[in-house]
Amino acid sequence: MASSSKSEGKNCEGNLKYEEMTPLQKHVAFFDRNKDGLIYPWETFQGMRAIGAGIGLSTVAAMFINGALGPKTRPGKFPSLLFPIYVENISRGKHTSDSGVYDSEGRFVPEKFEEIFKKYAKTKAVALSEKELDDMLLGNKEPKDSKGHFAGKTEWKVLYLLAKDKDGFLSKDTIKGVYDGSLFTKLEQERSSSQKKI
Ligand code: HEM
Ligand SMILES: [Ca+2]
Repeated sequence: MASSSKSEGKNCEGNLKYEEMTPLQKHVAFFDRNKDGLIYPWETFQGMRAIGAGIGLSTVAAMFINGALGPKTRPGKFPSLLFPIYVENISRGKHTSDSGVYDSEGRFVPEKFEEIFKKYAKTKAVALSEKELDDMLLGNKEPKDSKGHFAGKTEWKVLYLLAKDKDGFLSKDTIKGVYDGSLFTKLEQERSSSQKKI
């Protein structure tokens, strides 16, 4: 049935309902600390701190992520000096040389997710070593695309830093949690019980 109103799927404040978000919207919703549909740089910072990143990394991440994705996701013609990221439009923030696990609308593509492990998980079937991660990043690199490659590399390297296991592997479950958005909440809960910061 066709959607009857523009506000359908949104809560009373005009934001998306969590259950109706795409997986990519869920990936970023964690950083929308006050759940108003916008991620301001200080929320990116707070979200990064909450999952164990230090002050330096969290500051740089907030500057780069909001600097890049704020303007791309903002509706209308006028820029905002506060660089909010619009959760609703986050699929506009997709870059090149990615894994393709999120499609152009931010939906999860299971075949692409499985392909990562079929192609690159050589030591263990359900996890990636740092070397295997590097092989994947090179494999995803499109010709003459250092910008997209850099963006992808940063995402995966930060993920590795924050979420590798004690043997230096990124498990399939951890990576699944990146795509469905559950990993960040899990890391926050683990951190709040141990209070360890990198
Ligand atoms: C520690 C925090 C974060 C980590 C470790 C992380 C990691 C990742 C990873 C591994 C991917 C998958 C890339 C691929 O499929 O090749 C991804 C995708 C993405 N992330 Fe994050 N992310 C983080 C925070 C954020 C934040 C704060 C935003 C924006 C508010 C964001 C926006 C995106 C977008 C737009 C994509 C899709 C990229 C694409 O498929 O082209 N991420 N992220
Ligand atoms: Ca917010």
